[in-house]
Amino acid sequence: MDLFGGIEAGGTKFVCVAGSGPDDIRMEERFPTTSPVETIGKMVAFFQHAEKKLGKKFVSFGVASFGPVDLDTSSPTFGFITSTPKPGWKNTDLIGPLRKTFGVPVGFDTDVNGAAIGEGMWGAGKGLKHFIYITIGTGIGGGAVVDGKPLHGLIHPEMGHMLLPHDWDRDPFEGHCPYHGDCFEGMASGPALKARWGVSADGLPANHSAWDLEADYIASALQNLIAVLSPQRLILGGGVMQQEQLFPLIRGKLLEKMNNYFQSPAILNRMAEYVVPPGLGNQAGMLGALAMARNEIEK
Ligand SMILES: Nc1ncnc2c1ncn2[C@@H]1O[C@H](COP(=O)(O)OP(=O)(O)OP(=O)(O)O)[C@@H](O)[C@H]1O
Ligand SMILES: [Zn+2]
Repeated sequence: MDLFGGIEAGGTKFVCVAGSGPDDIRMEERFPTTSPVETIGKMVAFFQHAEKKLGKKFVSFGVASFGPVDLDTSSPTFGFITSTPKPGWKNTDLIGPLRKTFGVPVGFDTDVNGAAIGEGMWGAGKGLKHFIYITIGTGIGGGAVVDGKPLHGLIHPEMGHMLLPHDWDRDPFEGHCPYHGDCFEGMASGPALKARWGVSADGLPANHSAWDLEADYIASALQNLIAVLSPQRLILGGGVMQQEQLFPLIRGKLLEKMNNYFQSPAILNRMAEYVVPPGLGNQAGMLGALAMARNEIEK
């Protein structure tokens, strides 16, 4: 089997993996995201070491990155992280060093599009042409696969920044997004939960009223996504979604909000298969990068 390289480039950590799929991970390394020079240096060094150790050349790479990123293949800054507030990372070329060192194709996309591509190849999106992957963690992001391809649009979707109804009587929290206050991410990300309740999201008990409110915001966001993109499935991952009690709460609220408007058996009769956790669990990100690498040579 050919050797592929995948990079899940996160704002907190980078995960580098060499292999060809979920059943063939030959080497893996993770390190914290520090300065671009140090972090990209470690990434390149890992893959050089992997080629020596495995005695094989990489045929392609896939980079699934935190953003905002430039996905326009005709742009001189394709493959760059662009306007991030993360210190030192503005206008950073992530794919140039891999191209120069290894001389093979390098696929590039957002972290969430990457995870969606991986879920489509091996996980909960397998066999579907239209689906959405959403991560609810430190931030909230979503990747949409439409007609079998990740949706890019003008820049790329930023589903975490959609605006949702805010019942101020029930929830006086003003929101945590520095740009919009009470957008989806501002209300429902891990840091938003911590700011609202004064307790880290992973420390909130399963029966806390926080989760009912959380499910309400997520269900509103999902109804919006269904109304706009008509996905065949919604896959919800990320740290906050480790709270498994959220799934039935979200499904119930979503049905209530939709009020029988969207007439499909997939929604009306099979909700448990419509809103689901990732099939690849917490490996969706790194396997997604590997799936992107495979797509590069299968194009
Ligand atoms: N079991 C849990 N229950 C609830 N919240 C959790 C749980 N585990 C992690 N979190 C919350 O999820 C957030 C971290 O998200 P995640 O684990 O997806 O990492 P991340 O990669 O930093 O996030 P992002 O996907 O935004 O880059 C933190 O705010 C944390 O409090
Ligand atoms: Zn926002």
